[in-house]
Amino acid sequence: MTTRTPLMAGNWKMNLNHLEAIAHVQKLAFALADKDYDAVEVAVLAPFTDLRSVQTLVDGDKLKIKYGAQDISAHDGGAYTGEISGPMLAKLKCTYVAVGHSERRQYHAETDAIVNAKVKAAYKHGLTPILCVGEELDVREAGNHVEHTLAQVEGGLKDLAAEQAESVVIAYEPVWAIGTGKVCGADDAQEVCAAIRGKLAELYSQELADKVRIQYGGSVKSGNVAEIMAKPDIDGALVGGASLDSDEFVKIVRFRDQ
Ligand SMILES: O=C[C@H](O)COP(=O)(O)O
Repeated sequence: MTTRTPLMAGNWKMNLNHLEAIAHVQKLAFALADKDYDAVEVAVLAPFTDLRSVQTLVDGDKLKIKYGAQDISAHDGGAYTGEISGPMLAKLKCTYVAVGHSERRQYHAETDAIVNAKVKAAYKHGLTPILCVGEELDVREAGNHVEHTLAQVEGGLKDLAAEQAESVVIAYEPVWAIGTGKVCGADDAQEVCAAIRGKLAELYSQELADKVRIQYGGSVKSGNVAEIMAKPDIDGALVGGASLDSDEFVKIVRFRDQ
C-alpha cells in the first residue's frame, strides 16, 4: 500500500502583507520546531507580494515549511498586465501553486480549459499544482456533486502525462463549505475524495491514483481536522481562514496529537 505524506496547506487568500507574512511564518516555524513534523508536510500559499519575503526567511533559516502562490498565468511572459508567470514563481523557488480555486472560477471566470492551461504551465516550470475542485450548493442539493467534481478533475488534467499527474495534489473544496463555517461531513468528503481517486485510476492507473494526495478544504479547524483526516482517501487539508491564526494552524498541522 502506498503511503501518502499528509499535506497541510494554509491558503492565506488576500490577507497578510509581507511584514505580517514574515511574522506569521516565524511563529509557525517556532511552534513547529520543538517537535519533529516530518510526518506532515506544511505549506503556505501566500499573496504574490509576500513570496520574496517568505522565500528569504525559509532559505535563510532553512525552514521545512514549503510555500507557493495562489494562482499562475497560463502564459510564460509578455503583455499580460497584472499576471504572474511560472518562470517568476520558479525563480522564487515556490514548490506549490493553487490552480482553479473556486474563488478564481467564480470571480475571474476561470473555466476548466483555463485551469488546465494553468496546470500545464505549473508543470512546465517545475511547480506542483494544487488543483482545486468542488461543487456549489445547488449542485450538491441536486445530488450531482460527484459527477460535477469529477468533470472538473478530468478537465483540469486533460492531456496531462502520467509522469506529471502522479505528483498533482487535488483539493476537494465544496464551495458551500468555504468560509461559511459549514463543514462538509467527514463521510461526505470521503465519498467525493474516493470518487476522485477512482477517476484518477480510470484516467491513468490504480498505482498512480494511490500516489496522489487529495486534500479536503472548507471550514477546516482544529476541532474537526482529526475526524476528516481519519478518512482513508483524505491526505491533507487546504485551510483558509483558520490558517491565518498561527496557533490554530499549528493545531491543525498536529492533528495526530488530538
Ligand atoms: O483554500 C481554502 C479554502 O477556500 C477553504 O477556506 P476556509 O478554510 O476559510 O473555509
